[in-house]
Amino acid sequence: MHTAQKSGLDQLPQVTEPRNPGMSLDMDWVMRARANRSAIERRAATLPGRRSVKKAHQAAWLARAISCIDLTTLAGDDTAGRVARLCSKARQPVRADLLDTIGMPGLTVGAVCVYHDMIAPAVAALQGSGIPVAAVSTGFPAGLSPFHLRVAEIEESVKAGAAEIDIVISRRHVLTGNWQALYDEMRTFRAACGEAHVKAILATGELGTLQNVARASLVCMMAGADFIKTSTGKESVNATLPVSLVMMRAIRDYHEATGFRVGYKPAGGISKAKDSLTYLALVKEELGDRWLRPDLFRFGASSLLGDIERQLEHHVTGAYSASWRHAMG
Ligand SMILES: O=C[C@H](O)COP(=O)(O)O
Repeated sequence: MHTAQKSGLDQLPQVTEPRNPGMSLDMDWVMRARANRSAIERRAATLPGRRSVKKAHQAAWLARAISCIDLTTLAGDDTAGRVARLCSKARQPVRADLLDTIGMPGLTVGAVCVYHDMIAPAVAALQGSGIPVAAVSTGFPAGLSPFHLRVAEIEESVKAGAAEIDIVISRRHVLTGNWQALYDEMRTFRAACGEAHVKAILATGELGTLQNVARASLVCMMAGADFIKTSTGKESVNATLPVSLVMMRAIRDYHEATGFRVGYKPAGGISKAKDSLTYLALVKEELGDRWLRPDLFRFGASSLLGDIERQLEHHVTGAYSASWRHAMG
C-alpha cells in the first residue's frame, strides 16, 4: 500500500472547490459569535503533546505539510536572485531520492509568497511548474496606506501575475467594532482581486480578544474571503493554536450555514516539523480531511521547509544533516 494511504491521508488529485462568493453582512450572526477563552486554551494546551500521527506515517504527513506551504520571503533585502533560489526550492522542496523513497515524486510546495516587486522574478522562475505566486498586499503589514492605493496595489499585483493575494485588514475596524467598515473593505479587496484568490490576514495578535478573532473571521468570509489567515509574521504574536481553533470553528460554522468551504492559513513563527504535524492533526479534527489539501490549507512560513526536510532525511536515512544544508534562498 502507498505511504500516503497507510498514513490515513488520501491521495492528492486536484479537487475543484467552488469559490466562496460571500453573502450580505449578517450582524445577528456576527454578534452571536463568542469564544470561551479558558475552554479554548485548555483544548489547545492538550494538542502538542499528543501523538496524533504515528511515527511510521510521519513521512506522508510531512510530505503533505510541504504541499501546503506558502514558501515565503518578505524581507526588505529580497532580490530577484534570492527569489529565484527560493523558487527552485519550491519546485523541488526535498532531495529527489528522498521523495522517491517515500513515494511522492514531483512533490512541490503550495505557493511562493512575496512582496509586489518580487512577483515578476517569481513568476519567471516558476514558469511551467504550476506553482502559483502569492503577493502580500494592501500596505502589508500594517495596512495603513490610503485606501485607494491599497486597492490599486491589488490590481497591480494581479496584473503582474500573482494568482493569490494576501491582504491585511484594517485592525481598527475590529477594535472599534465597525463590522460594516470591515465588510465593505473586504468586499472591495475581493472585487479588486478578480480571478485571483484572496487571503484575508486578520493579524490576530493585534485584535485584542478571541471573540474579535471569531467575529472578524466571519465578517471576512461573509465578504468573500477565499482563505482567512492569522498573521503577517510581523506582529509580536503570530499564529497560535487557540487562535487557530477559533478561526477553524468559524470556518466550520460558515461551511455548515452556507455550504462554502473557506481555506485556513496559519502564518508566522511556524518553523518546526512537529508543529506542522500538530496543525495538520488539528485541521483533520476540527474541519475534516477535505481541508488537508493545498486548496484549503496553507502554512505561511519562511523556515518550516528546512526543518521538514531534515526530518524527512532522518526518516529515510536514519541520520540528521546539518541545518545549513537546507538553506531556503
Ligand atoms: O506569511 C508568512 C509569514 O510572513 C512567514 O513568517 P515566518 O518568517 O515567521 O515563517
